[in-house]
Amino acid sequence: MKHPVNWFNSLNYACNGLRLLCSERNFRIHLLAAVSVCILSLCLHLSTLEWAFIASAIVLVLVTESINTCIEYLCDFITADYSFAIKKIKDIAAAAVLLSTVYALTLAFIILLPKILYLTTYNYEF
Ligand SMILES: Nc1ncnc2c1ncn2[C@@H]1O[C@H](COP(=O)(O)OP(=O)(O)OP(=O)(O)O)[C@@H](O)[C@H]1O
Repeated sequence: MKHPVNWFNSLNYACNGLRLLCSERNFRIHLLAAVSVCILSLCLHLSTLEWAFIASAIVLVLVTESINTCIEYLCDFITADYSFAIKKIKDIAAAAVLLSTVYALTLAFIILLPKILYLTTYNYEF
């Protein structure tokens, strides 16, 4: 069994990782978008299932952005010189962020947009 002190150390390292991520511009942009979507979703009174989809999309984007940042750091640690292998690795990591962002935008169009259109068309209050 793992010693509780080790568990607290691991948690502390993970929290430090979160602090490092929050100092990254791209991560902060994704975080701001996530908070905005959560506020909008609260206003739109989503169902439990709709919340589950929106929350999973938000987490997916933040996790892929975290892994992308980690890969960028690793690549920059390996070499500062131009390398075709590094270009491939970084571009593929960036593609993972793009894919998760497209998934999140698709869900936003399917779940949030119809509710916004309904409310604006019928002039209902939030
Ligand atoms: N050492 C390298 N060798 C070859 N291509 C590189 C190298 N470093 C970066 N690139 C290219 O430049 C692109 C941008 O890399 P960079 O590390 O600046 O990430 P970024 O997407 O701008 O992220 P951030 O804004 O967080 O810095 C990469 O996707 C890759 O195509």
